[in-house]
Amino acid sequence: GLGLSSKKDENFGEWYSEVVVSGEMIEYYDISGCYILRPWAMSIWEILQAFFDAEIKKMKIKNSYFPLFVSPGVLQKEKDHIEGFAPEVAWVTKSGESDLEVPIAIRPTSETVMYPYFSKWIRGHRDLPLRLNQWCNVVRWEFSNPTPFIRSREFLWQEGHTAFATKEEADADVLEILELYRRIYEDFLAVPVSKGKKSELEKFAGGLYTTTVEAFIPNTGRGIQGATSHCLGQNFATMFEINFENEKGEKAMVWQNSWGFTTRTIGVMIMVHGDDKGLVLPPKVAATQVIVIPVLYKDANNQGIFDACAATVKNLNESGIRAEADYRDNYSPGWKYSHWEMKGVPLRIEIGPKDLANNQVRAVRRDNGAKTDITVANLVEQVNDVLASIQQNLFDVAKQKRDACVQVVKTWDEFAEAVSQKKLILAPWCDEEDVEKDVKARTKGEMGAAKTLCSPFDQPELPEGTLCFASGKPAKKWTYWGRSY
Ligand SMILES: O=C1CCCN[C@@H]1CCCn1cnc2cc(F)c(Cl)cc2c1=O
Ligand SMILES: [Mg+2]
Repeated sequence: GLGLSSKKDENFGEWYSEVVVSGEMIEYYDISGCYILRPWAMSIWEILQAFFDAEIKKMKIKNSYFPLFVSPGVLQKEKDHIEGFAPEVAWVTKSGESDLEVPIAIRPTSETVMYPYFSKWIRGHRDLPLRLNQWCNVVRWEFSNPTPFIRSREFLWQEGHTAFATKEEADADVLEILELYRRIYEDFLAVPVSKGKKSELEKFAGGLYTTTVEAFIPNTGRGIQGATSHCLGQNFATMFEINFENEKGEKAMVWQNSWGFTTRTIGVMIMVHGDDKGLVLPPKVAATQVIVIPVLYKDANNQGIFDACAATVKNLNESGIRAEADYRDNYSPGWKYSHWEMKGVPLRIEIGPKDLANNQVRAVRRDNGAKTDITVANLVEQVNDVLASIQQNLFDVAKQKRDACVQVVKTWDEFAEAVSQKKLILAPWCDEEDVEKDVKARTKGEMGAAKTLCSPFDQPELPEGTLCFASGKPAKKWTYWGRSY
């Protein structure tokens, strides 16, 4: 098909909506905020799922499946848990022609679904730790602008729910999972993220503290929450009476965590790496890492070229590289080049008469367009090297772009200037909630309210006497601020 009609740096929103469809990841659906995930997207989810599932199995976390439906009683168990969320709960009110006696909610998250049973299953300390995960969909009937992968009314995720005898175990579990989320973004999706803690205002209100991996979209100058790992403390244990008899025979409440990542990961990857020719997929998450294109000539040895293509695909697949050939005879090589560039396949291999004669193939990188001739004898080794180089290069370029957006500020004026320039702002803050609310209020306006994104675990040095950029009070920590999704 034809190329994209919008340019990423000129009209990002249009570019994104177009590239997810032209790259055959998304099909728009007739219900607003809902999208069809086509195989080209689903294959990425499956790769991330396989990695994460294997890792949590190493941690002895077990998969389970809880019902989609939530009875109103448990969902509304505790007001401040669902405070503010109520408008986005979807309800089933009918079956067939008849109204349900009592409307049933569709899970927006499963704490209230699971925890009555945690209470039933956890009796003594030998029942701990209890660590369950589920891979499922959730529904949140949000009204802010729906965006494929980034904000949809239904999305796929995993949600982990763990219970421990001590806070120390819960604290460790929170960070162990957060590290897996960092690996998903940095090692698989080649997207740099900042690990940190959410502020009291931005955290999950039902929990004790929230840790997060924060990404940043340079084109829009907006931060985005990549995944979250919450320590729930004993809040839900209190609500749902989840207690156990400890080793001293005393009744004690469990310490809990809940953590999740979603199909939003795919949207972040697209936004960070995509370009005006289409998607750019990091090899680690590409269902097809190498596409082999036969370049035929009217009077050439075309059978020889087809055989070379087949041998190349076979050779690569046998060494664990995901390779396909595009033999369609109703499309020209040029059309195929554009098509597979649009789909973001990391490496293209062209085989024409000259390549055949020289017993080599022509490799073309999707990330930087570099072309290299590879001798057939070194094919597997060199393709592996190029794929690794593409993976690393995508991360390095994304990190350099993200770091270029970071602006360290010390005063309100510097902060306001940085917000208007859509920067990722690192500022010393007194960590007071009223000040955070005040900053949000003062920055409301055409440039979009700035909020805290996270306080990075990796804190720069905070010299004695440094003052908060907003309140002038003694600063307690460096915090990332910015506009966000
Ligand atoms: O973020 C995660 C990771 C995976 C498990 N859950 C937690 C907390 C989810 C917060 N949250 C987020 N959104 C919600 C929307 C709702 F409609 C209701 Cl009723 C509740 C919530 C809500 O509790
Ligand atoms: Mg929400």
